[in-house]
Amino acid sequence: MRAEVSETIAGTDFDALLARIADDVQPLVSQGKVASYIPRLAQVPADRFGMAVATLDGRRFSIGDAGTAFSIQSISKVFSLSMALDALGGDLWQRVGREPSGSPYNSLVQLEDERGIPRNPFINAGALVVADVVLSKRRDGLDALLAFIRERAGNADIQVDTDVAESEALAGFRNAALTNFIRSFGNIEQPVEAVLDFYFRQCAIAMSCEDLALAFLHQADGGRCRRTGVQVISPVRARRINSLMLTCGTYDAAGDFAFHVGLPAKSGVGGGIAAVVPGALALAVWSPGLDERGNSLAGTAALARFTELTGWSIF
Ligand SMILES: NC(=O)CC[C@H](N)C(=O)O
Repeated sequence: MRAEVSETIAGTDFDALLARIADDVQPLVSQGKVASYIPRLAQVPADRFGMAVATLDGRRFSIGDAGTAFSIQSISKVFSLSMALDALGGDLWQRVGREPSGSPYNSLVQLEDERGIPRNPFINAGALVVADVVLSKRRDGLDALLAFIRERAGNADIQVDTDVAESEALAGFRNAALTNFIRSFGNIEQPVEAVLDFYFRQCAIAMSCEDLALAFLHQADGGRCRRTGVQVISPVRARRINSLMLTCGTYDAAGDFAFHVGLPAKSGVGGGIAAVVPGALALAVWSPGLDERGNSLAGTAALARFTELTGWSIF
């Protein structure tokens, strides 16, 4: 981060900034569509909005429903990717690509031509391969993932919402199809049921914006967690994960998101988005109403407003 930006961050009135953003996007809250293909998610009230910021110099700010836990869904794919890279290192890239797909997150079409190698780790197909890698390395994969997340967020109470996991399992025909299809190419090693169970549970982890901002803070600081003093992942790996978030983190809207927001970010169909201003801070926003590509409508607008008002996009 450039020196003048660090100075501006030190002098920013974040409470006023968040209040202004919340005010500006209020007309959009409730306008999106809450995800209903996972029936349990459809019960979440559409009128929620929360946003939280955690700065590298140890300050925290939040507004609205920032303390309410919600289903992180695809945001979990960043955490599982960190674990899979730990397990396999660069060999992971033999099994999953690094290109944006330009297709919806749950699409099957590219997999046939591309011989079961998903385009990137953040579409469902890629996250299912990542889940397989984690499970191949450790039987207690889900406990290890939860421990990783709890440690990063400094919150031992973070749990899987089992109602959401079961609801997705009952309706998870597409993910089951994806896993079977990839397995037919030999790119899934574990039993399909075990991979799906891991994947549905990781997506059903419940966290608040405040938890997520803290859990992403090492991504803003070259892989180092200032709160605990731990080097969570190497600086190179943190940079590469940020690059994947930028190019693939918001599904087939990643180009548009880079255009309007300009930050590495990962969204989920629970309506959350976690984002990183490298060298400065991490932030998270939640509003359950989604746009047609599955990103939070008010959440995306809030992040766009954030970079517009502060100038802290990476571009
Ligand atoms: N984009 C998402 O957040 C999708 C995650 C969801 N669990 C699914 O597999 O469909």
